[in-house]
Amino acid sequence: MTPSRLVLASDHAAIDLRRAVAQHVAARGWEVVDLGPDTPESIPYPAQGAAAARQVASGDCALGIVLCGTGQGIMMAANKVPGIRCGVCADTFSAKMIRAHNDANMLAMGARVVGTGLALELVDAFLDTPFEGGRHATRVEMIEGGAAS
Ligand SMILES: O=C[C@H](O)[C@H](O)[C@H](O)COP(=O)(O)O
Repeated sequence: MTPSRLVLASDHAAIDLRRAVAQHVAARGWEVVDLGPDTPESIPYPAQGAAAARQVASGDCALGIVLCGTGQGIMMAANKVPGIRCGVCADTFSAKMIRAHNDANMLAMGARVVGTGLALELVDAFLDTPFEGGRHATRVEMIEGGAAS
């Protein structure tokens, strides 16, 4: 995807990884909107995930990356915001496929699951993979229209 604005957020468990991702994404030409935190006090991942998701859902940011201990909780929070398709990944195949087939607009990762090197590979896979459209577009429309429920 052509670099534009990308929002980042984490809880206390993923501050160092978020900083590494911020540096990496900025070096790729993205304007990073970093919602923190900057201090190590405990901060709830639901608020952080929702805040990042709102930036994407509003169109202020094209994509988002959210991080917590496992990536799971902040992914769940992000997906509660209408229009958000966030997948948690710990392997590069999934990081590509959530873009190619699911048109994911947010990536979640767990700082207690993946090391920094793998995380940055996941970020690259996510940013470098276009949505394939076609039959996948129909399925994404079903998610957005509530047909999945
Ligand atoms: O899904 C939730 C995340 O993994 C959180 O980062 C985790 O629950 C935080 O745990 P703790 O408060 O023990 O650091």
